[in-house]
Amino acid sequence: MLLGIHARSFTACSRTLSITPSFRQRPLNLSRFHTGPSLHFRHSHRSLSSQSSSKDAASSEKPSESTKPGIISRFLPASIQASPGTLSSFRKIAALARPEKKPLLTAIGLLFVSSGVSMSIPFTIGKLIDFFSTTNPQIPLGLSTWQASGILLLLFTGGALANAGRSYLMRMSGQRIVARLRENTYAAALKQEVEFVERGEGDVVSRLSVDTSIVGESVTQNLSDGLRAVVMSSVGLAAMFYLSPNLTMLMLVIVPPVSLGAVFYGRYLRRLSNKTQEAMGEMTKVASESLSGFRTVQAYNAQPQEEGKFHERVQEVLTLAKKEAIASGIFFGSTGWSGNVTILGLLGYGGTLVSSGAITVGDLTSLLLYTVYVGSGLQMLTTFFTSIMRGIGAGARVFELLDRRPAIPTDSGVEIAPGRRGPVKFENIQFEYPSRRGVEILKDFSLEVNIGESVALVGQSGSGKSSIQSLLLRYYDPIRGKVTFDGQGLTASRILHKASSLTCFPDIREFSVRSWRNIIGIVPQDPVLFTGTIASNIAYGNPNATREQIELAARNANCEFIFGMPDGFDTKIGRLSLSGGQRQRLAIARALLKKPAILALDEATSSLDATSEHRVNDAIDKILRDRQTTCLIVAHRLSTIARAERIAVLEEGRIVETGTYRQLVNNPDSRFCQLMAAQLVATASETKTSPREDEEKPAQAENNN
Ligand SMILES: Nc1ncnc2c1ncn2[C@@H]1O[C@H](COP(=O)(O)OP(=O)(O)OP(=O)(O)O)[C@@H](O)[C@H]1O
Repeated sequence: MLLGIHARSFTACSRTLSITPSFRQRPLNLSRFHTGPSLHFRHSHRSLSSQSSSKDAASSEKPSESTKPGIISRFLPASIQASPGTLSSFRKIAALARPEKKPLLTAIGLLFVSSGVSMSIPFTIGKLIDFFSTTNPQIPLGLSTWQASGILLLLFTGGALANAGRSYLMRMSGQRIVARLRENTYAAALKQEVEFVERGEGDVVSRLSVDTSIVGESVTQNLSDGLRAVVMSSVGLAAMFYLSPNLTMLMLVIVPPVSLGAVFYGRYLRRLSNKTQEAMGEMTKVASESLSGFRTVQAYNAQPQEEGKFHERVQEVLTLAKKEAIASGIFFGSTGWSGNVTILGLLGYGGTLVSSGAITVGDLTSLLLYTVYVGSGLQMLTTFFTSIMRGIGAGARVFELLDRRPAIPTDSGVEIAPGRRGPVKFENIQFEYPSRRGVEILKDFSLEVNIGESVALVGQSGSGKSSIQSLLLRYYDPIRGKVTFDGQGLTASRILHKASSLTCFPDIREFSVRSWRNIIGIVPQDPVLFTGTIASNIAYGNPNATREQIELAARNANCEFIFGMPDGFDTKIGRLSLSGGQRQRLAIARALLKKPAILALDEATSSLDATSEHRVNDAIDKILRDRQTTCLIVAHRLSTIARAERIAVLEEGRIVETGTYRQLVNNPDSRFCQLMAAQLVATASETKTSPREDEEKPAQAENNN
């Protein structure tokens, strides 16, 4: 009776206080997951420039000897040439290889052995040709044919074993470096503030997957290839000079212009391949967006539309790939042609030298083979430099994340012992989201919630209710004002206020975020489940909880549905395998298991069926009646609002009214009544639903109070 007409109308309108879950749980940005190698130049530029510390900036003013553009920078895009960040990234990559010093040095030793053996092959072939083409063949050291063959076989077997050992050691070192780097990068990503990860600024997934393997490859595989290329080119050239200085000089006249052409072609190809990678990134973005919203795509039969969008992107990739194919055709055709011309030139001139008796046929053959070795060695060197640069670019992105100091560090600050209780106070808070500077979400917001008290925050959608909970959890910090917590004899308050006689409470920024969040339980609007069992989901963040504790929490949260499942608490669930109401109750159990001092509950806006809603409300009711937990509830349903001890009405980021449910409801001019009435009008125009059984609930709630 007390509620009179309001109770009926409010209950009806409570069902429609629907709130858009705007930015709450954003999916990770996977669009750049498939960024290929070349793309990293683009990223590296961004990250290197943003990474430039003051130290780097200082050094960039005065270029040192080591930062002058050298051979390496010739292969770099102009945008990152001679960047001090490149050097620091290079140093960090080198430091990564330090723990692998022993296997890497062994691998390098084995590389020299195997390269030495393979470099002796042209020489051996030449000698064999001469051996078989002369009438009186002589084997050095007076060895028999069998002995010489045996030694050669042993040599080649040794070379092959060394090569196998090198390959294994390099690969494993690379994998260990990548594994370490991935774990450290992931740990660094998890320490970042919510904004950084949710906005996809960190592009964490692509750094973890693609960039780390590029870095690992560049310190192992590329290093190995590069060393082999150096050995092949230098030993090959020395052997050529030894065999015939004249012919070698001729080759040196032809090869440099060809190499220059190759460098230009290579650069053009790389630019094209950058664009292709960008187009591929866009293509992946389209696909991942529609796949992550797959239910909506299906519900709206939007498959043809999505196919069309994807087709456009695929065509862009195809057009670029065509240009790349033409360019690489010309590139490989012309380098092949010049290679053949070089060989022909060498053969022509070499043939005259053979006929004049200046060199033997075997020597000419060896020389031609060494030319091929030197050519491919030089080509490998070009690839080596580009790969190293790619590794440095990827490294810069990984190190940027590794070295990033989170805006809200989780580990520093005063520890709060578990179980501490105390009032929470929001004092003159002004708040803007970092991504929307200039848009004030909370303006001079003040609210105190006492120990064991429950306060329901009500207000129109977008009025800032959830933002208040985000501040409580320190997902963000306010621009002005503070959130305080009096943890009854907290070390912090003693340390902080020993010097002054002020009795102000400690700012939650003084506490270690980890320990602060430890005393808070959250029940979000749309709770997230993780792949695993029901028990592991309830015990999320609480791995030491016993089965009894888990079951008790589930019972207190009215999760009786678990007991009806075939495997009970061991039932395997995925992200979406429970209903909305079940997920909310599971989230309540998860929060209760923590025995939180503060409970932040964001009520589901989506309508639950009457039974589910009743079970959820009943679970909430138990917590509120217990009066052990300080509750800050973002409430939409009147049945929940009525259960809270105090109601705070929020308008445009400010509290415009507070009071008990009775006080507010008994004053027809209250903002609360206006808000509820407005919601009722909206409900009436949107839905023409008949009164439901749950309209009786506020009255029940009143009785409970
Ligand atoms: N991560 C974010 N980045 C930028 N703006 C945000 C973010 N989250 C929320 N906002 C904006 O802040 C304002 C307040 O949002 P908030 O979610 O706190 O409102 P609310 O009262 O909880 O709304 P609802 O009842 O619909 O959940 C809205 O204008 C919203 O667009």
